[in-house]
Amino acid sequence: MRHRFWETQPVGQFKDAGDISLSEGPIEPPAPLSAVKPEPYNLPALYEWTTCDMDDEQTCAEVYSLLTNNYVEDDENMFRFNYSKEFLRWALRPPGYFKSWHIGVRVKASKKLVAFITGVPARIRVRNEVVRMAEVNFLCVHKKLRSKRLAPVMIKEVTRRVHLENIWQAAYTAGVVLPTPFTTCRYWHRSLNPKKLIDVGFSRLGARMTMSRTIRLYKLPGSTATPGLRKMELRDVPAVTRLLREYLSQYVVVPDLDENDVEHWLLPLENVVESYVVESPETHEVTDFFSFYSLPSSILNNQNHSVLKAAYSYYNVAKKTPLLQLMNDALIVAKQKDYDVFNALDAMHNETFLKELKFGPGDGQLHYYLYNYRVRNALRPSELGLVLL
Ligand SMILES: CCCCCCCCCCCCCC(=O)CSCCNC(=O)CCNC(=O)[C@H](O)C(C)(C)COP(=O)(O)OP(=O)(O)OC[C@H]1O[C@@H](n2cnc3c(N)ncnc32)[C@H](O)[C@@H]1OP(=O)(O)O
Ligand SMILES: CCOC(=O)c1cnc2ccc(OC)cc2c1SCCC#N
Repeated sequence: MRHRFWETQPVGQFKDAGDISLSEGPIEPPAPLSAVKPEPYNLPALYEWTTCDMDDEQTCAEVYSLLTNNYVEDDENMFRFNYSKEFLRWALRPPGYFKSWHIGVRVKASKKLVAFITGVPARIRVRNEVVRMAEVNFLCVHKKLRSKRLAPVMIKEVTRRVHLENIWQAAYTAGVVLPTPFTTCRYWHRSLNPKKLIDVGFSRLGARMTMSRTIRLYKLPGSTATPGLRKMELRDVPAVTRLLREYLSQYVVVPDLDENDVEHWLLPLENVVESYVVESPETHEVTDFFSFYSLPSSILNNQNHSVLKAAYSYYNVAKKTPLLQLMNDALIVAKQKDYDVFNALDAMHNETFLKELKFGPGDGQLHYYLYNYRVRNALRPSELGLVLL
């Protein structure tokens, strides 16, 4: 398959697969800032660049609306991600973020927002190297403007703006195969509301299974089991940071998170991110935590339901509590908060609880990529410690 754009980019190329002479690390060296194109790339005549100020209510609403109607759908067009405005503000304004990396394209005449792409700064460790990167996400071209080669222009423009901040690497995921994934994860789904998942056509009644039997199969206790489990608070940030950094040290590609990052990414935000810690009733030390983020989806073409409430496993550290028990408590909390499904990737140690907690494998794969950084040998999902939103 030809990749006319990606073959021009500093990414692992399919033709180089298996070439053991190529070493791990940057593919191209940094350039002097004077060498970075100072003006934006050319757009087709009818369109103009715009920087999207997510603090501005109207702009945030325009971004929300573009994504709600034009962002990622599953292969059967059953669902479309429906990131909320609060979620987008959270995802796009971490410590040290650049407004200039929140890039939109408008129709000059109408000012309608028709395309979007974002970057946020992150420190990513690849084996023993901590690299400043951009995490690129929310690439979206309006359905009416597809297959016009707009995406490569969006990608080159965000690359240019990232280069202007003297950052030369990026991390991103996609459901499509591009040159070249450094690992590929599978989504797993744990039904919390099996009747709704069957009503929308995602799940089917198993053979020799009635609806009531199916509901019983996925039933969860009304309350959690772990003593000392409570919502995470600001005062827990130092302990959670220590726990998370120690836990992530075993993986090959992970975020290098300090207390500022943990405060942003893990402090609970209603309907955005939920984090719970285990505070030992005896010693009052924080020994474990779990977290999940809230990413609803529009249910397309269904009479009875319009929104799927989905929780996505984020970062979990089980040090004193068995991971199985900790994650079962996460399911119980998600069910208490009326989520329909709890999703998790087979990354980190997740595969040790997925089957036991009645997750089923999805048919969607998530490919992970680095830009301008070669990873010598592709990783197993269990070597990956990075969750992108
Ligand atoms: C140092 C800093 C570096 C920063 C930048 C790092 C890199 C960041 C990279 C971005 C990471 C984003 C991560 C992210 O947001 C998470 S993945 C979600 C991407 N968004 C969606 O799927 C939303 C619905 N789809 C669309 O809006 C359009 O289909 C898009 C815009 C996806 C493509 O628009 P289109 O109208 O359908 O297509 P053309 O304009 O005609 O362009 C065709 C070219 O685009 C390549 N393509 C297609 N999908 C892609 C994808 N998901 N990543 C990268 N490339 C993708 C494709 O291979 C082809 O190139 P090739 O001919 O070489 O094969
Ligand atoms: C019920 C299980 O499926 C999903 O939760 C879901 C929801 N919305 C989507 C929107 C776009 C989409 O495009 C790939 C997939 C979904 C999926 S499955 C993959 C995500 C997970 N877990």
